[in-house]
Amino acid sequence: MQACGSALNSRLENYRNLTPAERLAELARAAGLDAADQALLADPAALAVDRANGMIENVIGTFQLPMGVATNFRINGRDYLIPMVVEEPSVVAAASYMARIARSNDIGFETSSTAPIMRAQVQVLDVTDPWGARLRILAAREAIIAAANAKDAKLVSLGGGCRDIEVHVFPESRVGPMVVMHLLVDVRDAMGANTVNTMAEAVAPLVEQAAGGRVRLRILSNLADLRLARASVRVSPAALATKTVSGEDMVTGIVEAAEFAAIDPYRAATHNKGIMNGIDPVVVATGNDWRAIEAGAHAFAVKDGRYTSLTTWERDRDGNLVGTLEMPMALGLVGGATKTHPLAQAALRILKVETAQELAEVTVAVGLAQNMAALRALATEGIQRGHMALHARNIAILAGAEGAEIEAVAKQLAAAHDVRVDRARELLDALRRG
Ligand SMILES: CC(C)(COP(=O)([O-])OP(=O)([O-])OC[C@H]1O[C@@H](n2cnc3c(N)ncnc32)[C@H](O)[C@@H]1OP(=O)([O-])[O-])[C@@H](O)C(=O)NCCC(=O)NCCSC(=O)C[C@@](C)(O)CC(=O)[O-]
Ligand SMILES: NC(=O)C1=CN([C@@H]2O[C@H](COP(=O)(O)OP(=O)(O)OC[C@H]3O[C@@H](n4cnc5c(N)ncnc54)[C@H](OP(=O)(O)O)[C@@H]3O)[C@@H](O)[C@H]2O)C=CC1
Repeated sequence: MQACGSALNSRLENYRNLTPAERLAELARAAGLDAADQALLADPAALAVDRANGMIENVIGTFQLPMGVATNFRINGRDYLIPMVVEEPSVVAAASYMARIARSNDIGFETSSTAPIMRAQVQVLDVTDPWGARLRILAAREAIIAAANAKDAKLVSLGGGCRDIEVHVFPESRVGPMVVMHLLVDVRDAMGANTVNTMAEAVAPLVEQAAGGRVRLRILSNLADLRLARASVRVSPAALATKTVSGEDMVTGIVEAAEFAAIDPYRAATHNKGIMNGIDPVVVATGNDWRAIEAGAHAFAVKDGRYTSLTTWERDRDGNLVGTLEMPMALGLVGGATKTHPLAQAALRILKVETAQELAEVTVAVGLAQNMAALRALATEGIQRGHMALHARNIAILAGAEGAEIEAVAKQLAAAHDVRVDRARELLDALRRG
């Protein structure tokens, strides 16, 4: 991804202390949003029931989630403001904090990606000579590619389309030998599921004929291992130091914490959940399919048959902390709900990404930032101080606090490191008694 000389400055100081309306005005100023977008983002019924009724089945209404903006992000030298839709406290704060640290190296996060190649699978059964079938399917490669591309002239005109095929052989299974043909399709700016499913269904008769078998399934694979996005970050110990922990100790702590996830699947699951804390909110905000992203991420996290960490954290020769994340990222700018949900469109206007690949790269950078935040906290003071201080507002709401009471009760809960509903009730009673 090329850095471009955008004037946007994502370092919005004091942003957290504003009201939601003030934050929206500041966002609009920083991102150059027009009045219509501001009105849309402020509208509690931005997704009208009529529109929702066209999106899924048996609609009875809409369900809202908080939308926040992560500040401070600099990726490949360009600033981004990141819309995040998530129910969990401390996620947006943590991403913003690590982005603040990462930008200290001027370039921020560095990203790259492969072409947006999706796989679709065609399952062939009743094949007596699976290895022979493989070669017969490969011999029909050109005809299969042409038949796939005939299904999406628009995609081909945009520079995408079916590029190649692969044939995987399973000589034994409980239903006999199985041959699976993969279509490898460049889906450009689409997530691509519908696109490649249409192609897979169209080429099935050709595959059946070539293989001399019977086709059963024709569906994409969510293990999008040819559609990878990558992010890395390099930060100095000085940028990581706090009042109580030296930068060197912080680097050691993060590297040791990461190694735990690299070798132990029980830890890797939680570690990767922390990465998805950053990724899913961007996927949801842009109207993309978060189940597809989750499925791809966790399948890709299995290496040599063992579930492991998606990130690496190391110390370079100069003592800097170096983090990397590489994972499938099948995101679209067209298709699915990205075009039908008005807030997904507004989110894309905030992000100012021009291609699905750019969106994928930004999203993995947020995942890497989120993982860094969790490891930084876990390796030092523990997760509870920062997380529970922000969760305290939820607890105050559960205890019945309203309006300004929420912040007042939450502050007292966090200051006492005692974030419980019964304590919140006591504090609320005391507050109301004056
Ligand atoms: C929560 C913090 C950031 C506090 O950290 P802190 O040291 O109290 O923060 P601070 O007050 O010094 O502020 C530093 C920066 O953080 C941001 N920030 C700070 N507070 C806010 C706020 N209220 N609203 C918005 N932004 C906030 C903000 O960018 C601010 O800089 P500024 O821009 O203001 O100059 C830190 O403790 C942290 O990063 N903790 C990790 C939190 C986390 O990972 N949460 C995810 C949920 S836990 C989980 O589900 C995953 C896990 C942990 O299990 C994964 C795993 O095990 O690997
Ligand atoms: N396992 C899974 O993950 C599955 C997911 N899904 C769902 O599929 C949806 C995503 O499918 P997707 O194929 O992206 O959606 P769409 O079919 O809605 O959009 C893709 C189509 O958009 C058109 N298009 C216009 N501009 C572009 C461009 N710049 N780049 C690429 N295509 C362009 C193309 O052709 P044209 O204009 O000719 O249509 C293309 O075929 C999501 O809702 C997902 O939830 C569905 C099944 C399974």
